[in-house]
Amino acid sequence: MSEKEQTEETVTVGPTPGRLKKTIVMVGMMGAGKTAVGRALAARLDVPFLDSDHEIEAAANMSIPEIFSRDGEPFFRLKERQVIARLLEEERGVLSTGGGAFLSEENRTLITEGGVSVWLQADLEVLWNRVRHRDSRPLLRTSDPKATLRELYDARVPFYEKADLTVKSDGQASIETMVDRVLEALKERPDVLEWTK
Ligand SMILES: Nc1ncnc2c1ncn2[C@@H]1O[C@H](COP(=O)(O)OP(=O)(O)O)[C@@H](O)[C@H]1O
Ligand SMILES: O=C(O)C1=C[C@@H](OP(=O)(O)O)[C@@H](O)[C@H](O)C1
Ligand SMILES: [Mg+2]
Repeated sequence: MSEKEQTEETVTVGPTPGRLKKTIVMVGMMGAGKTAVGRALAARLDVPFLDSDHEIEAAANMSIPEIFSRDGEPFFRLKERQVIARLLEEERGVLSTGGGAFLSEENRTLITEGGVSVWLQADLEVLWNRVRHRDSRPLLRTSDPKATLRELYDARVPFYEKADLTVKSDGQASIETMVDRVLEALKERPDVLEWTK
């Protein structure tokens, strides 16, 4: 058998992701990897990447901490809702939300109607290790940010559990491995993503 024939016989080419039919919406805690994994997933699928926080920052020409301190969290949540509604309507792709977005029933309804929600589930220690060195999350600007993260985690998990799909993010899985896991989970949803043999 020639080398070429051998290669063709031994390499199994599995199904590959094809056309995206609904926007994939990443939800979960700060540090879960919604932005990083969402961006890598969009690149893998060759579809637009959208991040609600980035859109809000660009529109306001201010950072998230600046918006929180100047206009307050309720204003940020209003902008977040408007941006999510607009992005879901305008374009199909991967949409990474901020950690608080999926708590709002209105947002959950918009997301469920316009896309598929994917909860990136990570343990508190993993989340903490990813956010502890960053000062970009105003909700963690407290005297005990780890305790605050734990409180947010406990209060929010019941909402994230409402997501359509759950993908576990442990401390070992790289961003590309997380993309593989999300794609694996999406095999259950041919209404979202078509696959080609
Ligand atoms: N699976 C992963 N492996 C390694 N680093 C990760 C992983 N997921 C996220 N990170 C890193 O953790 C930090 C927080 O991730 P980010 O995507 O901003 O989270 P989120 O948008 O959910 O708050 C970033 O520095 C990111 O590169
Ligand atoms: O958890 C939250 O309420 C928030 C998470 C942040 O986004 P990431 O989850 O992408 O860090 C950002 O939207 C804002 O700081 C509020
Ligand atoms: Mg993010």
